[in-house]
Amino acid sequence: MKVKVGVNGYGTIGKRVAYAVTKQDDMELTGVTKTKPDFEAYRAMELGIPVYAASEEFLPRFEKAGFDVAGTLRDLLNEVDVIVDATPGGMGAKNKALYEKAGVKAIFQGGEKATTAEVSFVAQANYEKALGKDYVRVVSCNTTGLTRTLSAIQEYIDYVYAVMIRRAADPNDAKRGPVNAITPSVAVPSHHGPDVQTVIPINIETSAFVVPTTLMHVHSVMVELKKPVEAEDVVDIFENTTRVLLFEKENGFDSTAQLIEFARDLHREWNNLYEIAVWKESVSVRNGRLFYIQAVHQESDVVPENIDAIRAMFEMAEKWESIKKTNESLGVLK
Ligand SMILES: NC(=O)C1=CN([C@@H]2O[C@H](COP(=O)(O)OP(=O)(O)OC[C@H]3O[C@@H](n4cnc5c(N)ncnc54)[C@H](O)[C@@H]3O)[C@@H](O)[C@H]2O)C=CC1
Ligand SMILES: O=C(OP(=O)(O)O)[C@H](O)COP(=O)(O)O
Repeated sequence: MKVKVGVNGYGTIGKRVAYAVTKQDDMELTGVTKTKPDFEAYRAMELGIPVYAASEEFLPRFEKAGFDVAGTLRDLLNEVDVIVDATPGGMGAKNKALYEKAGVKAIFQGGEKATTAEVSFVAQANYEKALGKDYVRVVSCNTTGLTRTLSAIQEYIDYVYAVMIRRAADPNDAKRGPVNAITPSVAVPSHHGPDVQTVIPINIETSAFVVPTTLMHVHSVMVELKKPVEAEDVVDIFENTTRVLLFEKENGFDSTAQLIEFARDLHREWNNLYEIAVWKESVSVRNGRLFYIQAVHQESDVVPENIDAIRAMFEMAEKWESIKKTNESLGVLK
């Protein structure tokens, strides 16, 4: 039997998760919600994806445009086993009552507080914690990126300090900025450190800045080591860590621009780079401290996590079986 999946909020994350669901042989995409009949709604219809109005109040918009919706969110909830909530941050917590009432499991995204769900999730770090759960939060793109690499070297960590250089907006977002400034998050720690701690128990502090780019986030990570390790060993560990790839400046990867070009060259859908990109030359150890720099494709790194979360919630596969299945279905390189 295939798990029936609905996606509430067909935006940056929602459309990618919906696509990923269609690539799984143990899941089916029942439908997605839209608030208005814009080009994304028409594209979903072209792809044969049933489109539901996100609530009754939006129905007149669809009626006016002559767009035939399959129903409303309430109808979608009657059809599905699990709903992936990919609505704007903070809205998922409000939607939770609807999901509870309908008796469907729900996955929330990183814009929600940890308390919205029973477990905060990064597949390779804590898949087992989500087994059989009804409410799971896939942590934010940045938190996912930090957790993927830090969980791989967890035994060496005494304390982590990370600086998060965040993209200002996603490529399709013409409203957000800054356009010509660097905006610090003046509250330290930024939410990322505490968020990592909702998945793995490590000492970590983070600070964060927003800069005028849309492509990717970049993290400068510094680790006080608990026990000695060589840079080459850390490179080996990352080379053997799923959903983490090493890139060399030597090979032309000077910036996030070439990383995105790499994803384009792979003909990845939406130039998704599901893997966390670590610059190999940046991995270094000095005076008991490990340094490395990594980049995160904010639009896509959490997509495999949503798929694995579904399998864990329905106890459909054990951890590595699910990760392998998801990786193969999306063309994740390792
Ligand atoms: N964009 C990113 O870089 C990442 C976002 N996230 C998280 O994923 C969640 C979704 O973010 P994005 O996809 O970026 O947002 P988005 O703004 O691209 O998409 C949200 C979608 O929800 C729709 N929507 C608005 N009100 C709605 C309602 N009442 N009911 C149903 N749908 C409604 C919007 O029209 C839009 O299509 C947030 O929690 C965010 O923090 C997580 C990782 C990365
Ligand atoms: O939620 C996200 O996008 P957002 O900035 O559109 O809310 C990304 O996951 C980045 O957010 P973060 O820097 O809070 O981890």
